[in-house]
Formats: sequence, structure tokens, C-alpha cells
Amino acid sequence: CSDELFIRPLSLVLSAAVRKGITEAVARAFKDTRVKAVVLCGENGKFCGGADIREFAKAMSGPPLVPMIHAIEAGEKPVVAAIEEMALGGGLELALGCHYRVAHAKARLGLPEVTLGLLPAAGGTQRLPRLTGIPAALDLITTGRHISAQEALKLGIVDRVTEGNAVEAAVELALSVVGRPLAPRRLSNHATPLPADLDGVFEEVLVQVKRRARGAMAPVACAKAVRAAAELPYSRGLECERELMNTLFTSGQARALQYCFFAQRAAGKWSLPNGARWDNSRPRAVHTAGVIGLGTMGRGIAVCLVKAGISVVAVETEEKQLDSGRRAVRGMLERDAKRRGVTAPLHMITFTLSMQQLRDVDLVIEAVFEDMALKKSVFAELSRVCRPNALLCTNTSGLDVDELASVTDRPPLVVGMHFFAPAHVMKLLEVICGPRSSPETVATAMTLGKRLGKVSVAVGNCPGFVGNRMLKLYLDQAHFLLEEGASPEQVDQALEEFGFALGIFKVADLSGLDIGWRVRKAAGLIGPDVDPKFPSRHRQGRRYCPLPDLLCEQGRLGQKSGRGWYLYDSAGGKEARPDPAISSFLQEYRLRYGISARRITEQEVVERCVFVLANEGFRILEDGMAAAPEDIDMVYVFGYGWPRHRGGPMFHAAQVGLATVLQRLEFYHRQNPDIPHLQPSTLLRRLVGARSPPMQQWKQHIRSINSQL
Ligand SMILES: CC(C)(COP(=O)(O)OP(=O)(O)OC[C@H]1O[C@@H](n2cnc3c(N)ncnc32)[C@H](O)[C@@H]1OP(=O)(O)O)[C@@H](O)C(=O)NCCC(=O)NCCSC(=O)C[C@@H](O)CCCCCCCCCCCCC(=O)O
Ligand SMILES: NC(=O)c1ccc[n+]([C@@H]2O[C@H](COP(=O)([O-])OP(=O)(O)OC[C@H]3O[C@@H](n4cnc5c(N)ncnc54)[C@H](O)[C@@H]3O)[C@@H](O)[C@H]2O)c1
Repeated sequence: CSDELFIRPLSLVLSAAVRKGITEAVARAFKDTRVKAVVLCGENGKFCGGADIREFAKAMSGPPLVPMIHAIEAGEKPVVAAIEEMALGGGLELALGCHYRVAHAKARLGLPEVTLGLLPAAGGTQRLPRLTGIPAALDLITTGRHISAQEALKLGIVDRVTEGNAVEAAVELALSVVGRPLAPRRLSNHATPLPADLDGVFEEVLVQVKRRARGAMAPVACAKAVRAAAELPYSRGLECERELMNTLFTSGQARALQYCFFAQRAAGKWSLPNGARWDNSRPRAVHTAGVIGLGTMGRGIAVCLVKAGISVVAVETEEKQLDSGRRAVRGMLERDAKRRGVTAPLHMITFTLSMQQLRDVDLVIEAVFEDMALKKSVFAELSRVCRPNALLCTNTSGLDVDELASVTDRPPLVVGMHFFAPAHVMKLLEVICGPRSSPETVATAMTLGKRLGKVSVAVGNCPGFVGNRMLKLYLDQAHFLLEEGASPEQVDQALEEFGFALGIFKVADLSGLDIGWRVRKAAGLIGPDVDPKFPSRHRQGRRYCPLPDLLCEQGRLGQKSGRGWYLYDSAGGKEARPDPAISSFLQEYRLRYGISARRITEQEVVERCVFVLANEGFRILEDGMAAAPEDIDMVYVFGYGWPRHRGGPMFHAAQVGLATVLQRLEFYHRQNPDIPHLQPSTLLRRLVGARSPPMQQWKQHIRSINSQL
């Protein structure tokens, strides 16, 4: 029309074609004397998800973003961004280059570049602080968190929020500001408002970011760039932003984090050997669910379900457990509601001692003790009680899902839904596809996981599935290192330096050492034929470390008993302190078994623990228990505290170089021939023989792919 011009980017992201389109159309609009103002909006009701991440791996083409945004800001006609659904990353930077911003009430805004190992390098680190001040800009840029339109309005990031049509509201605003001076609207002209204690603010942020993402470069670079906005004129701040971005852009961390972005999405695209896939299998609607067992896991699972709007019937065996479960679940829901300023949906959950109340639910998640006989009796009872088409799911950590299915009247409707503790917090859900689980059942479990805010990964049915199967070997290495001369704190420190949120011994204390103890008993590794005074260091034909069993026998069960690998102030204490008693205990142990302690380097700790994970990952791929290395990596990133900026154990192995991994495993295996898991897997050898092809081609090197999903 004669007064305004609509410029519609072509897609969700600022690809080369979109940048070209915007650059040319803006130039035309600025030239055209009939046009008085410009509104920028997105296609299909989505403003913009930022730069096209896929382009980062290629040679840059098309007009660059920074000059494009400068041209908009410098223009002599008002440009208004109409933000529908999202303005993220380069999308928000584009909006910040506009003179005004209108957002729909449901829109989300943010600068998530830090989560991709980058910083907002299209002027975002320089314009945002000039608009919001330093503390708010630091918060948004170093965390990458998305904010609501309402919060953006409070922070001054948008000028108007509308419940109606954002494009119409933007047109209205654009027409109303024609002729007004634009200089005050150009953020690059603004002086950055400074807090009284600038140094203190930055020191505090650096402490926070280093604690949050140990060893990650991007949050520190983000803070430095914002500091430049505080101390330098805009143009020099922009140079600093560019220099910092150059360092990040080609870093291994950025590659790892961008890999995680796509791997997370790829994990949702599951397929089964029978041809059923994520895009051809329809999930069932789930309105009501049962949870059996309100212990550590059942409580968190019930909370997730209720928070996702699903009515829950929670079943326990005895009044005492029911009561304690009820209090815990209500407490969690109330705290969450308080945080979000809403009413706790307590009416959505019923607590009962009777399985009969499960007769009308759409799906049940069982979370009773890890005991096959008990679980089988529960599943047999569920078959009798539940509607014939209700799905029966188990939260087992590693038991045979198909054996459980076999006691039911509906094996195709049985599937594993393996949550991680605490279940209402941890993002991972392993969906265990039994050989008889139907496509509809798998689709329902995967979709339900997504609805609960989880990253659902489909895996095969083998002992420990993917995550715990690998964890067992990782833990074994850590125990062997203690025998050979390391201390728990030395191992933990090396793993934390590598980037793990917590070292393995701290994790073991947190989870409770008795969990593994029970599993080892059930596996026949501990029993009456084991000498309690001088337990053997070889069992079932391989090296075995009895140290954790000896600890459990002393009542050292971890945080819950106030003592484990570390010492705590009291039972339930959280602060782990090195315990001199553990040091003497390890010395006595080595003396008794004639082991001479040797000096163990940080490199050895990390290589043995981390390469053994990848080695088992290769075996899992060969066994068909995971569809792709990306799936294994997502299990470790979202379920086991693996540092995201290292991509996952499989990605890390590829980054280090498969030939190096092979050579180091061979070296450690030569030193420890009684640890079969240090022996390089066939697939790893074959890949090295094929000159280490990229990860996408690994599957082609498996002799016969026999998917167990
Ligand atoms: C946008 C979302 C919120 C949508 O979520 P939703 O759940 O609806 O959908 P999906 O997540 O499933 O996504 C659908 C589909 O789209 C793909 N996708 C989404 N976003 C992107 C994207 N930004 N790029 C590419 N592809 C994207 C997604 O993969 C799905 O497809 P698939 O096939 O996988 O199923 C949500 O998707 C989301 O959160 N997206 C990411 C948002 C984000 O992080 N944005 C920031 C991007 S980075 C950025 O914007 C950088 C800017 O600051 C610009 C910087 C300037 C660059 C200058 C570079 C100069 C460097 C030079 C250095 C040279 C050094 C040297 O050579 O020496
Ligand atoms: N704790 C973890 O970190 C973790 C993580 C993932 C998976 N899991 C798995 O989740 C399951 C539960 O583990 P948990 O740690 O929550 O155990 P838990 O011991 O904390 O709780 C189990 C609960 O089940 C109840 N229960 C036992 N028999 C029952 C029955 N017949 N009917 C109703 N309730 C019954 C018990 O009273 C108890 O409250 C196990 O299979 C475990 O392997 C545990």
C-alpha cells in the first residue's frame, strides 16, 4: 500500500536467502518515497529463530547480518519489528536494530547463542546493555534464557505487548511515529547505564558462570563482551564482540554445542525395524495416568505428570509410605506453584492403597523396588485391573522389559519409561522398546516424554539399557583407579575439571551406595561364597573391585548415612569433605592385597573413565541397542551430567580422534588384561581401519545392523 511496506522473511531462520531478501527490500523501502514506515515480521506467525546454525559449518555467503542491521537502524524511516512467537538470537538482534518493537503476549525472546558456544555477534552484546542496563543484559546473554513478552516489556526490550495481532499493532505503531526523530531510537547511540559497583557485578557473574558451566568458554566471552559495552564506545565494543566471536566460532566447544542442538532434535526421530517411525506412528492421547510406588522416583514422576496437565492416581502399599509420598508430592507441587505465582493443581492427583483405582487410567508407570519378582507380580495385577487398552510402562533401571511384558495380557502395550533422579528435574527419558512393544506404544511414550519436557531417547532392551550399561563400566574404572593408588577426591577433581557437573564418587554418594550393592547382589557378584574378610578381586572371570561393597558393609551408604566416599556433616548432609578414614581404609586395602600404589595422572583418570564409555557406546551401536551415536550422546548429556560443551562420549571420541582413542585403550588394556572392557570394540577398530569417517557414516561400518529398537 502507499504508506507502509511489509517485508516478510521467508523462513524461521536468517539464512543467506532471507538476509538477501531483507537487505534488498529494506533498501527499496528506504528509497521509495511513497513508503513512510516499515514493519518487519516473520512467516507463519513466527518472527525469527536467529541465524541459520547449519550455515556456520559452511563458507559464509549472502549479505552479512551486522551491516544489514546497521542499515536498518541508520535508516531515516521508522522500522518496527512485529514479534510473533519468538525473537531469538540474531532474530532479537535484528529487532534491536529496529526503532520500535511490538510483541505478541505469547512471544518468547532471548539471546541463546551462549548455549551454542557463541555470543550474540550481530551487535546484541552492545545494544542490549544500552537498552536494559548491565545486570539484565548479563543475565540474558550469559544464560541464554528465554523471557516472556511481559518480562521483555518490563525490561524495556519491547515497546508494546498485544494480545491481538502483533503485525496489525506494529503497523498502527509505525504509522503513529512517522515524522518523529529517530536518533533517540537508535540503540547504538545510547550511553550504557552503569551500575554503581561495576567491578562487583562482573566478578559475581564470572563466579556464577564458571560454577554453572565448568570449563565452558562462551559464558565467559559473553560477560567480557558486555563489559566492553560498559566501558567502550559502541564501535569499539562491536570490534571487541567480533574478536571474541572469532575465537568462539571455530572452537571445538561451539562445534560440540551445535552438534547437541541437532542431536537433541534427531533423537525425537525414532524408527523401529518394522518400518514404524516417529512420522508414521500416531501416539495415543494420555489424559489420566497411574503411578505405582511413591519412593524417590514415583514422586518425581507423579509431579511431572500433574504439571503437564495429566490426572494421576498414585498407588502405594502401606499407609506410612503413602502418607510420606503424599506429603512429598504436594510439597513439590506447592513449591513449584509458588515459584510460578499460580495455584498448585493438587486436585489432579489421588493417593490410594488400592490398585483397583487404576481401572480407568490411560497409562500406568510402575516405580516399585528394582526386583523382578515384585515387578512381575505388579504387572500381572495391572493386567487384571486396567482397561485392556491401557499402556503399562516400567521405570526399571535395567531389568528385562520383555520379561515383564510376558506376564501381562498385552505385551505390545508394554514399554520402558526410564526417568532419572530427580525425575521432575532431570531432562532425560530413555524409552525402552521391547521386541514386542507396538509402534503406537513407543510413539505414545516418546510423545508423553516430550510433553513432560523431557528429551526422549528410544533405546533397546538390554541389561542397563544404554545409560546404565555404560555407567557400570565407567564406575568400574573409577573403583579400579582407587585400588591402583588414586583417591576419590583426585578422581572427582579430574572429572570435574573435564567438565562433569559432579565427580563420579560424589554422584555415587548422592544416589546412595546401596543401590549398586543391591544390583551386584542380584547379579550374583556378592553372595555367601564371598569371603567377607578377604573378598576376591576376580569374579565371573574378570577383575572385580570389592571396595564399594566393603564400604556398604561398614554402613557407609553415602549422603543418606552421612558417610560414603566422602564425609558429610550429618546424615542427609550435602557438603562433601575428604575423609581421612577413607584414605587409611584404601591404604590398608592395598596393603592387604599386595597392591603398590602408583601415581595416577589426571590424564589417566579422564582417559580411562571417558574412553571406556565411548568404547561401550560402540558396542551398543553394534548390538543395535541405540540407533545412532547422537542418541548415546544425548543420554549422557541429559541424564548423566556429561559436559554439553564436549558433545557426549561419542562426539568426544570423534573430536579426540578415533585412532588416539583406540591406541589409548590398547595401552590401558595391555596394562590391565583382566579388564575386558578396556579392550577396543570391533566397531572402533573397523572405523579406525576405515580412516575414521565422520559420525554420520559410522553405521555403515557395522557388519550387519540388527536394530533392537
Ligand atoms: C526456534 C525454536 C524455538 C523452535 O522450536 P520448535 O520446538 O518449534 O522447533 P524445533 O526446535 O524442532 O525446530 C524446528 C526445525 O528448525 C530447525 N532450527 C531451529 N532453529 C534453527 C536455527 N537457528 N538454525 C538452523 N535450524 C534451526 C531445527 O533444527 C528443526 O529442524 P530439524 O531438521 O532439526 O528437525 C528452536 O528451534 C530454537 O530454539 N532454535 C534455536 C534458536 C537459537 O539458538 N538461535 C540463535 C542462533 S545463533 C545466532 O543467531 C547468531 C547471531 O548472534 C548472529 C551472529 C552473527 C554471525 C557472524 C558470524 C561471524 C563469525 C566469523 C568468524 C570467522 C572466524 C574465522 O573463520 O576465523
Ligand atoms: N533411585 C534412582 O536413582 C532411580 C533412577 C532411575 C530408575 N530407578 C528405578 O525406579 C524404581 C523405583 O526406584 P526408587 O529409587 O524410587 O525406589 P524407592 O525404594 O525409593 O521406592 C519404591 C517405592 O515402591 C513402593 N512399593 C513397593 N512395592 C509396591 C507395590 N506392590 N505397590 C505399590 N508400591 C510399592 C515402596 O513402598 C516404595 O515407596 C526402581 O525400579 C529403580 O531401579 C531408580
